[in-house]
Amino acid sequence: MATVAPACRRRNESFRIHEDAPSTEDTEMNENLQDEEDREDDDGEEDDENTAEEQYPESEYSESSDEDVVLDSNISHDMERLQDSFPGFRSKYRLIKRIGEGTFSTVYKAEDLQYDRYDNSWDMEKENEKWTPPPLKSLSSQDGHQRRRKPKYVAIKKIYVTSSPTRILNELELLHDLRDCANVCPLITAFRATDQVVAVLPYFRHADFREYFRKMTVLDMSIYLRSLFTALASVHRVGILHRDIKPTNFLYDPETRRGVLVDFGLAEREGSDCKPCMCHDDHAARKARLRAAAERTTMVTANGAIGYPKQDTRPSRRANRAGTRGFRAPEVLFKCTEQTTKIDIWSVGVILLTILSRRFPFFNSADDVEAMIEIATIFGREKMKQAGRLHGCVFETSIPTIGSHGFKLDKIILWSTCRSDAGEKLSDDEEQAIKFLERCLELDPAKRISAEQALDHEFLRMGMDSSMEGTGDAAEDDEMDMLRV
Ligand SMILES: Nc1ncnc2c1ncn2[C@@H]1O[C@H](COP(=O)(O)OP(=O)(O)OP(=O)(O)O)[C@@H](O)[C@H]1O
Repeated sequence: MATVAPACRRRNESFRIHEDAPSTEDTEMNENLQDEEDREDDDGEEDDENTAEEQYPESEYSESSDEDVVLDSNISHDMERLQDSFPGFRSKYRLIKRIGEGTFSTVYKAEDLQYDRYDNSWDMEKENEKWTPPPLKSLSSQDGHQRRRKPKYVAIKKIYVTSSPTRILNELELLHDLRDCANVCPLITAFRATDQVVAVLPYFRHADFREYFRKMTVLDMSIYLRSLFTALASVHRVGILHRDIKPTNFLYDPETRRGVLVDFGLAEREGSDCKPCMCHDDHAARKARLRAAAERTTMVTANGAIGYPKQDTRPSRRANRAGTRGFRAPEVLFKCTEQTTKIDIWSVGVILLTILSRRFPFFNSADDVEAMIEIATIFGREKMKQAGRLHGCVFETSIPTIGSHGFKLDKIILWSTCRSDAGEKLSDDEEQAIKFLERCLELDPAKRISAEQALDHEFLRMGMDSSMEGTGDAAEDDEMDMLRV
């Protein structure tokens, strides 16, 4: 068993679109025409996007007493195999149950049997104490035996062998770099035996998002988001994009009001695998480039309608689209080649929209074009066109339900919570939450709020005192083508 240097991986969906201004046909085609390199990035996965049901299977992650665990025979078989793959595994860990099954890994809860032999600076013990079950019949010191300490739990993430070694190493290296970041689940250690890699993380008790999000008050939302933004601020400070922010990757315990960010499988360093995109140009330079591109490619028919070349010979553009459906920022959908940490902020915005609207999943698109339709329905054609132009894309649509100005977020929240017919109004707190939401769901990444700024926003300050009360020491942690859709 080899120990891998402590402390990401997978769904790196790169695909191509044409420089400056690709067409709808291209967009659809490009999904299928991934080149060899793209396929390698995808780790051989056919489609690493999850549908809502796949992402959030029935309450699998809800807590139950470990003593009550009845294991499915397939699960126990997998657990046996895992223990057999690593020499000495059984003396180090006692596998208890499966706690999560993702696209790229299976996660088990285990007892750390050799806890006392190692440096445990990762331990969130103070918080964990109250979550651990009563100690097993321990022998008192009077009996001449050492008092048995409470069991220490870890989460063992078995990374599927289909993940490329580069990706696995990336996840582990990033986790190692992030080991001291507040609200980020640290890596304890990792092991490799032949092609099998497991990462060992502190076990963090959490509830299923679907069980609590509808019950959250605005104050609860503020505390939840403060915890998530604390994690993001520290991740972004070191120039890392998480790329897969969604409820299942932020393990939150509503009781202690603490959360940790997990799954850096898609994370990357800002600026790696980047090509300049015109969204980073100044306004005048961008305008000039867009005009030149339009002259080269736009075709106007006799009746004045805009068209696109059938035989488009322009080279394709490749951009990283890794992430989960419904949570992807507009610049990811527009295949911006210079994405920044702001993509994570958009995803947090989608989480907040979900909580405020009491609808999960809020966005339910089958693919990126549908995702654009959903966003365009809310923000309207005009803003969406502007957003596309930022990245050199022309957004055109004739879908009648996409109005030119879209809808205000407060109206959407009232509709989705069935309050508009009764003429009910939003509370002051909700209005404050919506103002913050508008800052997260800003279509232009340069104008979108950063994690650091978010922590200073009055909405996130709302819950600060109560959040600190509930967390004890944790409080000290502080903190174009033609696109026709
Ligand atoms: N440290 C932990 N403590 C407790 N549970 C955990 C921990 N890490 C992961 N889990 C559980 O395992 C699930 C899957 O973990 P993770 O997201 O890291 O794997 P994944 O294969 O990348 O999943 P996905 O494809 O859904 O993103 C999590 O949603 C969570 O329920």
